[in-house]
Amino acid sequence: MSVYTTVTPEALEPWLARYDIGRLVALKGIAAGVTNTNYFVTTTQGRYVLTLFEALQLDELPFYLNLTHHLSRHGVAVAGPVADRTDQFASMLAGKPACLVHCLPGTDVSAPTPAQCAQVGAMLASMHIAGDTFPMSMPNPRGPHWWSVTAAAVYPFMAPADAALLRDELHLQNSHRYAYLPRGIIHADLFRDNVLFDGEQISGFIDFYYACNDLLLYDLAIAVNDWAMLADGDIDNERARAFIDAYRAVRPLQQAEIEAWPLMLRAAAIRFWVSRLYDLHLPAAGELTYAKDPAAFQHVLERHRQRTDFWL
Ligand SMILES: Nc1ncnc2c1ncn2[C@@H]1O[C@H](COP(=O)(O)OP(=O)(O)OP(=O)(O)O)[C@@H](O)[C@H]1O
Ligand SMILES: N[C@@H](CCO)C(=O)O
Repeated sequence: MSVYTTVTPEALEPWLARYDIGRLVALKGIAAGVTNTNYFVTTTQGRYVLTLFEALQLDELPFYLNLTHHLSRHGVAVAGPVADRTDQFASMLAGKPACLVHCLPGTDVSAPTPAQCAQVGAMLASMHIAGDTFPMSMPNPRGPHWWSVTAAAVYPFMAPADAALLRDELHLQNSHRYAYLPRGIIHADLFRDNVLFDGEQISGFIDFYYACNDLLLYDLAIAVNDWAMLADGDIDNERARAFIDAYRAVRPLQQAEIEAWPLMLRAAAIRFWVSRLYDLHLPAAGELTYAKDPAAFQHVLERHRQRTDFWL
């Protein structure tokens, strides 16, 4: 369920009058999504997605909305925001910060082909390059410090062997900081449910609300861990290779990145193992999220620890 805040056509029409996008024709709640309320909005001029932010505040939105605007201006396939007559991308609606973005065609894919992985890899590299000229910045709210603090909160809920594995891995990761690797704007959550495909053609990246400044290689590792993950948590070599090769064809990796890659894949697995453990064991009262399976990323981590072939 993802319509937490109800918007009626009567409430939307005066708000839509802020924009030059025609009159309201249809309004339909979107079932998918977890964090925010989303509606499809059809006007006499086009189709849009209305998002009402359930957690972010109005003054936190410019980074994310200016970023998607910037990326779309640079030819990256993203859902760009629509500006109102006062040149704002967001304003209050039904008591929540709200924005309109262009509606992308297509749907997300649950079992991507190597060809689809390659398209996402190439687009991610283009996004990293385009991010170079984006003037705003955002620290990563879910970086290594967050992993350690959050892990400490979930150890009591874990089987001793699993907690020992997490401690051991965090200890190793904390002794590597990679300050010398290329940094920039990263999506930080480019899972398959955050990319839409129109048939075989990539339509765009969505959901930039974890985007921040961090290591570009870390973003690649986050995406590869999900796009190449099989149902049993193992990694499909063909998909991983297709993703990485297409990425490198657009943004070649530096030698230092190639050397850091095995540990970066493990860092990316840690990030989502820990967040899923936290959501499972310590859901905040009233938090609008449901827990995904943490074991999938524990399994990914275990496989990376044993792996000798990293597709580079
Ligand atoms: N620009 C867009 N064009 C077409 N469909 C979109 C667009 N943005 C979102 N959607 C649809 O809305 C659904 C929910 O969006 P999204 O995943 O961003 O939800 P959320 O609740 O904001 O984020 P999350 O699921 O990460 O918590 C998507 O799965 C997709 O079907
Ligand atoms: N993509 C995340 C959820 C949103 O951050 C996960 O699968 O755990």
